[in-house]
Amino acid sequence: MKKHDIVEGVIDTYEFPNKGSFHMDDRKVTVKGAIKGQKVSCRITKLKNGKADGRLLEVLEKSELEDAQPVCSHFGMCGGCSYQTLSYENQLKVKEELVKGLLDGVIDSAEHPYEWQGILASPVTKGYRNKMEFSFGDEYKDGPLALGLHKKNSTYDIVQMDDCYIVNDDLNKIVKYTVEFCRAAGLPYYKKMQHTGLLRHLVIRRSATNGDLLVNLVTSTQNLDALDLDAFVRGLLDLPLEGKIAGILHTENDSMADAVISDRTNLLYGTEYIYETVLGLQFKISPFSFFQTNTKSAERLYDKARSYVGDTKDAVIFDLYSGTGTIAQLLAPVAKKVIGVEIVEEAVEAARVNAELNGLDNCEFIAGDVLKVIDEIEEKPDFIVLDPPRDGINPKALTKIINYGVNELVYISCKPTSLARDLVTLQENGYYVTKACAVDQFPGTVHVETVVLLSKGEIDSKKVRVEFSLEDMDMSGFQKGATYEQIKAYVLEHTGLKVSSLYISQIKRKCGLDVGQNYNLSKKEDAKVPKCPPEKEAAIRDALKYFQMI
Ligand SMILES: C[S@@+](CC[C@H](N)C(=O)[O-])C[C@H]1O[C@@H](n2cnc3c(N)ncnc32)[C@H](O)[C@@H]1O
Repeated sequence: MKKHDIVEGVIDTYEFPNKGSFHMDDRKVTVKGAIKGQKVSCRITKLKNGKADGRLLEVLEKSELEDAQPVCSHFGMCGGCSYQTLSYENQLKVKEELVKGLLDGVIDSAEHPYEWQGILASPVTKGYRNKMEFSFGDEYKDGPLALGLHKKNSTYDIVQMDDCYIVNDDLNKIVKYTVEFCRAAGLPYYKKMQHTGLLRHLVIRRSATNGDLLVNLVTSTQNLDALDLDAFVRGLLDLPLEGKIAGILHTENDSMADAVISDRTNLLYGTEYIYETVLGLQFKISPFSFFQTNTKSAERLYDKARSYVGDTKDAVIFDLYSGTGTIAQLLAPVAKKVIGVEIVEEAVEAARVNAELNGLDNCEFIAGDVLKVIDEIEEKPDFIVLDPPRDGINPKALTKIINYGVNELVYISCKPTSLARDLVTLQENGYYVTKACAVDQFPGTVHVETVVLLSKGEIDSKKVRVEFSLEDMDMSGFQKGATYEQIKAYVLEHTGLKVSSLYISQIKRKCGLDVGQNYNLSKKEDAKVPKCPPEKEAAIRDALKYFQMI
């Protein structure tokens, strides 16, 4: 097998979020976007140590999981909803299998059996997103101007979104109007490599509660005078929409990063927020605050989390990574006090307003990084809810969270691989999973949420099995940096490679880190010690960097 070869195979293994693989010539060929059971052809883009990456060219034979017709005209082109050829039932089946498989990979269920509670379906599968960020770009290499989502496997080309299936039709109409307005005015899009041009993103939020819309046009400030914002607003307000436009904003963003960032945001019309009702409570949502994107399914997620929290009448609860304070406020009526910590100031402001709106006087919201704020809060929690961003919890913050020593924790995660990594640390520190379930917030796509209840419980001394001898152990893992299990989980998550403790200790030693004296040394003088291959060495070094050990 050589680079650029076109090869075929049947996908037999599947990794979260959307990679399938097959074996050929003793190599594992990984293909992004391939579904288990599909026969695919792909072009080899990378070859490395017994592995290969392939770029999906064609699905030659469908998987038996693919029992549905795509519902969106952009399917195949758009990088968004790759599960559209699966019936919703099969989507749930695949997601449940993936999440359960990942959890079972890190939970010692023989020692600590846990209750797997299956997957909760989304009550809505069409038009469910309450927020979408559309990008401006070229539809093809030389235009025309397009506004939509990135084409599959493309960083630059945009699929013109006229009928995205997972947003309400009002959003499609606003997108169509905006691109026509910008084309007619001859406005250039912002080229992220050259840092020239004007149009960057269009962010639309829509309340699932009352259909109100918040439209935010994001541009650079280059030749801004060419953009007639008054005319843009007038045209928007004339659109025949089902819902009402509550606010129109213009955000100026000259940053190099390809993300929706605000240097300055001007309100052009109406208000700068919309409202959602979740499980009977009202939430004011501002343009840059995090809010779960599928409101109806979020109710199921929060309800499940609330049931895991259980009886908290006299408890102080910490809601870490609290966004606009939804979880904190849903728990406040059954707690003594709830403290939310969130890094986005605007979201914290909104959380405070929301608590007042909901008549809750036992909620406190603190703006800042969990890692730092934890050192400053005087109160101690009786219970902690964690809902971190996709990459999970910073290892140092996790150590501080563990040091609180609460008996129970609920961990909500939108990326099961980072959850699995953090579970390793939690388990090493005496927590074990008692209940878990998946919640589908994103029908049609590969994404899925997971809710886990962890308990410290009383350690039953009879259950502690000592299966190692100290001579074989590197004790440095307990004193500084990540443990071997954390490094293994990190490497597995980021590269798919399994690395042994032996290899980790070899690389730690190479990096000048302390490893136990006897570790790796065979008792037989002539014994051959396997040497860590370069690919695994690179992966271990990355992990050591991530855990700030080198
Ligand atoms: C998955 S969201 C959860 C929000 C909230 N629990 C909810 O359900 O709406 C994660 C939140 O963590 C915040 N965040 C990210 N890094 C953070 C950090 N280091 N410290 C505090 N908050 C952080 C993000 O801004 C985001 O609001």
